Amino acid sequence: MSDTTIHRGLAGVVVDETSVSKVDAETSTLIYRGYPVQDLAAQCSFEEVAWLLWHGELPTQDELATFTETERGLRAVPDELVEVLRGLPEDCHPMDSVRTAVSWLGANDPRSESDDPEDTLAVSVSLFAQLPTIVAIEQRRRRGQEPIAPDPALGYSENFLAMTFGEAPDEATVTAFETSMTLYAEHSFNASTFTARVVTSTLSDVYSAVTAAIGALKGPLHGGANEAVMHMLSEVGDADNAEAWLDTALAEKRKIMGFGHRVYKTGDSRVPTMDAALRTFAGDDHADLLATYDRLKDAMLERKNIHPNLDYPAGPTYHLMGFDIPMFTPLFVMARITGWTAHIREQQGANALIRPLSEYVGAEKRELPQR
Ligand SMILES: CC(=O)SCCNC(=O)CCNC(=O)[C@H](O)C(C)(C)COP(=O)(O)OP(=O)(O)OC[C@H]1O[C@@H](n2cnc3c(N)ncnc32)[C@H](O)[C@@H]1OP(=O)(O)O
Ligand SMILES: O=C([O-])CC(=O)C(=O)O
Repeated sequence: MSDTTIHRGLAGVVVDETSVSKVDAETSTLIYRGYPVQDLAAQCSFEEVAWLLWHGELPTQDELATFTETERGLRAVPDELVEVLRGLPEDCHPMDSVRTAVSWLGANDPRSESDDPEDTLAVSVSLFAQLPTIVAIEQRRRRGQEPIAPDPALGYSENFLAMTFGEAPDEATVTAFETSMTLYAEHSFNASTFTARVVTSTLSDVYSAVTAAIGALKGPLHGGANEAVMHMLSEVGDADNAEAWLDTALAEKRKIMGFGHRVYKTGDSRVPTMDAALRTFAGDDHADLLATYDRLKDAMLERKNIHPNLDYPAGPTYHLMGFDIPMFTPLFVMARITGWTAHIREQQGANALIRPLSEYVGAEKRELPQR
């Protein structure tokens, strides 16, 4: 019997330094490059947040103007990619489509072979600009609708929502959507970001790292939870069912989606801001959904003392905006591309191959049977 300490799931293990963001479990706070995420959500556009994550400082007016122009010019995706997406099975998960699209873009981008940090940044900006187009195409494909070309006259969120739903979004939708993008943008060494850093640590390319990160985000213990929350709220139905539904689910040892967190144990720093955005966006029109949402949250706190995470308010917000449930995690991808690529750049700048050890518990060394 070995006395090696096993850190299953790397729980509690500090594997590297980062200056991108700090998740503070003690105070339930989150800062991006020093700025509280709530302040960024209230005062900055998502384009500014993306710049901040990549560069470490907020953009000047001139930098923002140049960046905005660049981003607007990069939104279109090649017709060949649209054909690739059209050729995918109608019922495949949109995360599979987004993962395939990023991989296809990598195969077609000569910058994949470059180790120049400027090329990494340029690829990051391209992916930031193209992912909304890909996600909008995918949402429309699911509904049998043709793609809508990006509009360079519109800002990031307005353009995305117009490409998805075919009409100019109202201000309330844009505000709530931008809030979700900023809150989802970055969260230190979460599973998908760590995946991106592992791939980068082998000196592989940005597209490979992002493709792998999308795979990690898809799972319901991570980004896939925002979809699972909405399925769960539909399953619960009426608010009066919440307690009984929860008791049965807990008795069956089910994980309650949108609750709990590996780092935060007394509440996710981002929930109050997203919860407020949900309530403002819902207004008085969706009292039934909010009642179920509140009753389940209260019951979970009472029964298990487990708090909701960001996916809990984000799921119903995306539902009320009109997205199909399987599109929720691709929306998370659009936001987290900023954090992933900031970490990929940081890993490239101070690389060490990520390769932990394991404790062997298999059969002792033995002879092959006689043949
Ligand atoms: C943006 C994001 O990725 S945020 C996370 C999104 N994921 C989810 O919402 C999925 C549901 N939540 C979970 O599965 C977990 O809370 C995780 C995976 C997020 C964190 O898991 P861990 O840090 O490994 O916590 P762990 O699973 O050890 O939980 C500790 C205890 O709380 C319980 N617990 C934690 N979360 C939940 C939950 N959502 N439902 C029911 N029980 C839970 C565990 O069963 C465990 O109980 P036990 O000690 O009796 O076995
Ligand atoms: O930090 C985590 O483990 C998961 C999470 O909340 C995120 O990635 O936003």
